Amino acid sequence: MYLEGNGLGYSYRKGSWIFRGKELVIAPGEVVGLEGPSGCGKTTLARLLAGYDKPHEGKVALNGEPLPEHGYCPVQLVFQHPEKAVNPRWSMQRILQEAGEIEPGILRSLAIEDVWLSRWPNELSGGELQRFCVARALGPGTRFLIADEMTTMLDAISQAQIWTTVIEVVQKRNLGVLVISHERNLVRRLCSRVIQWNEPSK
Ligand SMILES: Nc1ncnc2c1ncn2[C@@H]1O[C@H](COP(=O)(O)OP(=O)(O)OP(=O)(O)O)[C@@H](O)[C@H]1O
Repeated sequence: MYLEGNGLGYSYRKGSWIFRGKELVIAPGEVVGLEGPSGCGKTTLARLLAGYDKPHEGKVALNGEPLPEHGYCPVQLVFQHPEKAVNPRWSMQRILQEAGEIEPGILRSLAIEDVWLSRWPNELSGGELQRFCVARALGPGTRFLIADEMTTMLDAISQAQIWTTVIEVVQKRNLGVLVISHERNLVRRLCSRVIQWNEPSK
């Protein structure tokens, strides 16, 4: 099952493309980096690949088919700000359940404490909340993970703990990953291949 972007183009304003003609293929089990200057459209691409938005040109395909319109998306996106990714009126338990049954080993490996499950999002630190977002993105139906500055706001220990967990799951379940980050060392360490978006292709 491959994740592909073919001829992708997106514009927020008519007549002004953020990018056009972008091609990308991620294979199962592949960890690919994406680097580029601020504003070149990395987050926009992440949103297209995970089905949050539709491209204005080209298409996103999973195994040659469009992403499912309803239900759990096999392409999961985790971005930098976990507080924007959760329903503030849901308990953490309910937020996790959105992804189905998360393997208990994943919760343990992410050091998610049982007592946190009954809390509300505003009763957790940003780092604690991000661990839940990562766990939720690793639900049983996930085939690809798009990590958009996923650990940028975290301390080095949390960052290492999260990536160790993610890479273990990725290897065990043969998931594909796109790592979007300005942290060059992190990208070099994790990824077998790095895509450079040096110039916005407008
Ligand atoms: N909702 C929006 N409405 C209008 N313009 C937007 C919107 N979101 C992003 N943009 C613009 O689109 C361009 C690409 O933004 P995007 O967030 O995809 O870039 P990025 O490469 O991820 O940047 P960074 O590395 O700073 O996170 C930027 O010029 C940004 O100002």
